[in-house]
Amino acid sequence: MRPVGSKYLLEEPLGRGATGTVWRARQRETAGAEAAVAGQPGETVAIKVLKEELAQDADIVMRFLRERSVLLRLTHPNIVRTRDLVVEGDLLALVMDLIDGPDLHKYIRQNGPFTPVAAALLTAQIADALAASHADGVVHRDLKPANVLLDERGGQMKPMLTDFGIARLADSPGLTRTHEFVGTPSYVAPESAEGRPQTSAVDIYGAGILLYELVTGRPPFAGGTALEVLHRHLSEEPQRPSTLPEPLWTVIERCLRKEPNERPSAENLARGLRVVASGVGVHSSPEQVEAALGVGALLAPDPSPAPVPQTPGAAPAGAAAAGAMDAYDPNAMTSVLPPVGGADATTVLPSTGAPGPDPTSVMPPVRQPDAAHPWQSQMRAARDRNEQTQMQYLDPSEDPLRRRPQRQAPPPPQQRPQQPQQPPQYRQGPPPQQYRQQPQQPPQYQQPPQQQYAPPPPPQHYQQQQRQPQQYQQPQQPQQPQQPQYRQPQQQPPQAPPPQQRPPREPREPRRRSANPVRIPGLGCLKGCLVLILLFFVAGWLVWELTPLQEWVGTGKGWWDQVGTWVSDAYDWVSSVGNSADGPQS
Ligand SMILES: Nc1ncnc2c1ncn2[C@@H]1O[C@H](COP(=O)(O)OP(=O)(O)OP(=O)(O)O)[C@@H](O)[C@H]1O
Repeated sequence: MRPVGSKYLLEEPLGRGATGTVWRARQRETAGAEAAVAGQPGETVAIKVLKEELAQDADIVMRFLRERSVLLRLTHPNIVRTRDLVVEGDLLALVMDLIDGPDLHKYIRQNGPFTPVAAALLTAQIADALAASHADGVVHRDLKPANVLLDERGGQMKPMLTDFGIARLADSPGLTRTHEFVGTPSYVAPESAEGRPQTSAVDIYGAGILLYELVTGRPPFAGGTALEVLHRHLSEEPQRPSTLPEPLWTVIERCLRKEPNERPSAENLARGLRVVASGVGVHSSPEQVEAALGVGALLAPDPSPAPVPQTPGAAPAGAAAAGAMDAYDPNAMTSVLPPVGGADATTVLPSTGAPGPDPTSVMPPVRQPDAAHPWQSQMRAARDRNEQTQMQYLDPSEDPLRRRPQRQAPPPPQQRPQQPQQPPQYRQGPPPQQYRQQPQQPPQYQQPPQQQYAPPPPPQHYQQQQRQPQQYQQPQQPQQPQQPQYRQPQQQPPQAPPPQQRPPREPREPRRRSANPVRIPGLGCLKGCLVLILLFFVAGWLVWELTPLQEWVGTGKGWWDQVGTWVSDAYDWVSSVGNSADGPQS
């Protein structure tokens, strides 16, 4: 068991993502005042240890510290709470509440798609979480099933949104240093794919993709390559699956609008989804059915969507540090926990009111320009575990850092991936098994929600935050559906046969280095010469045996005899030349 700081002990890995490994861990002692949740000795927590390469990137470390206050104050019943941030030498770690349950990606793969009612209620809670974070000015930007954990306590499933802040770390200028496009193509909003300014509407687009995947088992835009998928996000309209109730499709279609301003706010999305869930169940009343059919009127766009801060201009490490200190919030101070075996905690940032230490003293070594970029190894790891994260080659001619080698240059306004290096690894939907809390029934969306999905108690009021550009209101819970009346056919056609599953890719063998790393100059040339001589020899033999050359030369000898004769003639000639050269001297 490995200690993390003085307060936590890693016990076993829970999973590995592109940015790090999540561990089940135990609290050794109560965390200090710098943690949002002090915790108790013996309590279990989840700790995401960011990859070492990330921890060695000065930009990312500073961003991590700056995001601290945002992450720690983000609390909502459907958001995995960040309890503490640990910065210790080359280690960056997020301490979170431990969620007992799988993530949605795994869940869909193992259990098949959800019924429309269950999917709507589940996504409504995710929309609640988004509404709360958007009201606080925080955009998730990486919404996908793998980032939704299912808390299965008490026989209910509560979706918990996680990985807030990780996408924000990815804004680091350090990540624009290589010619790579990094992202998850299946869930990326058109404006993100194009490099246009992003707002909280990107999360609504992600919620639309997620909802589509929940009910069909696969995202709406797939393709052979990441580039194809991105292109589809930009140019193709999603197609309504025949089994999808019309009101649910209305919601999905509005979320997937190419124009961000036409997508509903998270709050309206949550409300609309609850109305839909009430109106498409087998017990829905005529009024509920009517309300569900009119859901479009509820999906008003967000008049003031939360903007995603533009990626800061790539700046020298020193300038980045200075910038970080400019933005430093003394109340959001992070302490460096003592190194393993060390005695005293060292403060990274200045304590409130005290003069700050030189920021460069806390900077980890800046990555050498020719060293492997952190994302290269992360993307390799993601590919090895057959994840959806993609790496895309970016044409050097489109790399703004090449055109503007100064790191003060702003980030590229458009980073279009040019040449796909490998096909994306999309998980095809599994065979449409029934949602596991359901009895064996045909896959009809009219199942009463209480049989398929146990909605959690109404979410508590979102905690008042320090800055609240928007007011987030408590979502209304829908009335229980009572009567099955819905325009969709009662007997639905059987679901389309599941698309062929790709065989899981075997992890690649690590590249082996040559057993003899010593390079011999000229060895390649020598080999070439020997091969050439061999070729001449074989060609000569063929000509000698297969053509009348043997008779023309008149010897009648075989090839080997003739070669022996030529060699001895040559030897005699060389000897005679040598003797005549030696003669005058002797
Ligand atoms: N708070 C938590 N409690 C319990 N398990 C968790 C928690 N956070 C993550 N996990 C588990 O750890 C695994 C890895 O999580 P991680 O966030 O690194 O994966 P990911 O979302 O696939 O990666 P990434 O977003 O970096 O591409 C997940 O599959 C999830 O099941």
